[in-house]
Formats: sequence, structure tokens, C-alpha cells
Amino acid sequence: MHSIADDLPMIYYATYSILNPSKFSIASIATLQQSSALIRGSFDYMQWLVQRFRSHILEVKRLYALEQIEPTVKEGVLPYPPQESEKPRGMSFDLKDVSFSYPTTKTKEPALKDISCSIKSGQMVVIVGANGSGKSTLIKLLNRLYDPTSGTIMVDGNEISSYRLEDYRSSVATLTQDHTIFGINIGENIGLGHTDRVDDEALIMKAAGQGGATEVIKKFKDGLATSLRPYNSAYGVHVSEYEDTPLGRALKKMEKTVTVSGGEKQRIVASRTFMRFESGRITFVAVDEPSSAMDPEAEFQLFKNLRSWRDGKTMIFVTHRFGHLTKHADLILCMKEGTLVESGTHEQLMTLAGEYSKLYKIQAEAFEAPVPEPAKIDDSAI
Ligand SMILES: Nc1ncnc2c1ncn2[C@@H]1O[C@H](COP(=O)(O)OP(=O)(O)OP(=O)(O)O)[C@@H](O)[C@H]1O
Repeated sequence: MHSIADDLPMIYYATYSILNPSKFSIASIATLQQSSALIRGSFDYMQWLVQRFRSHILEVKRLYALEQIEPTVKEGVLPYPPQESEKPRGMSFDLKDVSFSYPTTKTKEPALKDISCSIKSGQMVVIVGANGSGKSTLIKLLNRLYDPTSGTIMVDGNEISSYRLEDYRSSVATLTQDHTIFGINIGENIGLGHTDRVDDEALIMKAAGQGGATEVIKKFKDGLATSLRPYNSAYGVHVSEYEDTPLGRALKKMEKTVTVSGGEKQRIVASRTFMRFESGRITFVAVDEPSSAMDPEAEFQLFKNLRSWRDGKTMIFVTHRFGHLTKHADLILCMKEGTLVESGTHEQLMTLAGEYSKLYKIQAEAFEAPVPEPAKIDDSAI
């Protein structure tokens, strides 16, 4: 296409000059070359526009197709909570022979196999177990991100699937290891936990204090208004021409990238969960390893602050670090390869001397082992 656009006028005029030598001048060659380059440029541009238009149309089509996707989790009819009570009560769970395989999985082994257990209203539960043993999957089922492949989950005496999804999910707060930070400012990132109060700076700062994010916010000149990711809204605008205008200054500020560390991100996301508690609707809290990047003091404080909200809530913690959490737990569920191998309190499971006590002792030994003497240097040979 390009070479045709380039060469066609030249071929035409070369033929024309041979046939009519008297009407042709050498000077017209330069003009010809220029005009053919212009024609080629126009063809290129048209081709680029058509391609861009096609890809934009495809993106719009994909966006509308999203609406057609049927959620696999079915909508229920019961309101949650089933009865309005003066004081919110933590959710209770009864699991019977619950098995689950991920729809996309290629392996035959289900992620959860025949799990049966009861969690009473207001209990603090800790789930432990090796990597891949099914801890997070169990939390996903209790959050209704998936329905079990077989077996039943009862919540407050009714099947989990019988509740209206919106009601159920607005009674649940989940804090996980996937610390999602959105392209909005720090205050809004925390305020999202309770959207009705997203502009309430005092409440946001209270939540930030509990999530350990106060110092992160103070670090930035713009505080809560600090944008965490650059916006792309200045595309196509020549900002340099407007630098000294309010619009130019606002665009420049939005484009500035602010970096926060992994641990700082986790503090902001944890603060969002404390903000969510302020809605007064939360009766189930699922905490799945949210502190992997935090220092030990921040982690200790986070768990202490989460536990201080226990009243009227059932709390489930997934953890690899036994420490203080397991000792406070009313119930420990110990998982192995998708099955629930042991359940009970710390003392009961230690007496059992099974999987839990094995995992516990591995961690305890690391702290109790005597610190080796520093190696003596033999300097006689120096
Ligand atoms: N989205 C998914 N699709 C397919 N398989 C998955 C998916 N998520 C997890 N699995 C598989 O399900 C099993 C249980 O995973 P799960 O994440 O529940 O384990 P876990 O005990 O939380 O592990 P970890 O301690 O590493 O977080 C694993 O075999 C895992 O590979």
C-alpha cells in the first residue's frame, strides 16, 4: 500500500514524460517526490485511524458484553439479617460435607473435601494449615464468592444462598492479602469502606489510626488528598501551555506519582476495613493474612485493634504465624490438603499431638533454639 502510494504518481509522470517529452520539466521531479510523500503520509494516517477506530469499537463491545455475563452465584430472597435485633449478633455458620472445586481447575482434586464444622455467633476462629490446604478457599465460600460444589453452608439457621447477595455482603468485612489500592486519593481509598461517610475526614482519620496509616498520611504534604496513582486525564492536552493556570496546576498535581511501600499499602487497606466497621452493619469479619509486608509491631497492633471490634461480630483469621492469635481463639481449624484434620482450642489441639501441634512446635523451636556462639577466629596463623 505504502509503495503504491509513493510510486504511482512517479510512474504516471514518467510514462507521461516519455510520451510527451516537450511538456515535461526536470523541476517537476522534486514537486512530484514531495507530493507523493504527502499522499503516502495521508494513507498512513488514514490506516492508523481505521485501526484505532476498530480497536475502540472492540473495547466498547467487550464492555457491553460484561453486562450479559450471568453471575454463577445465585441471588437469594431473604433479607440479611433475618431478624432485626437491637444489638447486632455475629454470624453463625454450620458447614456439612462441604466440597468445592474451582470452575477453572484442571486437577481432579477438589480444593475443599467434605468439610463439616460449626462456628458459633461471636466466636473468634483461627484457620491454620500449609500452603494450598484450602484456607482462603473456605473464606471465599463463607463470603459467597463461590457456592460449594456439594454440601451445605447454613448461616444463622438458613442456607447461605437464600439471602439477598447485597444484604449479605454488606454485613461482611474482608481483609485479605491482595491489597488493592485504587487510583483515587488516600482519604477516598480509606473512606470507600463506608461510602455514606466517604467525606468524613474525622472518621477517616480515626480508621487510619486503627489501621496504622496515620504516619503514612502525615508524610505527604496534601495528607488525605494525596493522589496515589497518576490520572491519565491530561491525555491530549498540552499542559505546558497552561502550567500557570489553575487547570494546569491541578493536572500537574494529579500526574505526580506518589510511592507507598507494600507495608504502607497494607496499612491503608486495613484502615478501609476499620472504616467499614463504622457502618454498624458488619457481623462477620474475615481476615486472610493481611500483614505479610508489615513490621512485627504494626502487625501486632493491627490484630489487637481488630480484636477490639469483636463485640457483635464473628471473626475468622487465616494465619501462618501462630503467636498471639491462636491463644486468643475460641476455635482453631487446622487444614491439610483440602480437608479439616483437627479442630478445637489451642490446649485441646496441643494435647492431641497431631498436625496443629507439629506446625506449632516448628515455629516455637525457631524461637527457643539456643543462639549459636559466634565462630572463634583462629588468628595464630595471621
Ligand atoms: N482461582 C483458583 N483457581 C483454581 N485453583 C485455585 C484457585 N485458587 C486456589 N486454587 C487452588 O485451590 C487449592 C487451595 O488454595 P487456597 O488458596 O485456598 O490455599 P491456602 O491454604 O489459602 O494457601 P496459602 O497458605 O498459600 O494462602 C490450591 O491447590 C490452589 O492451587
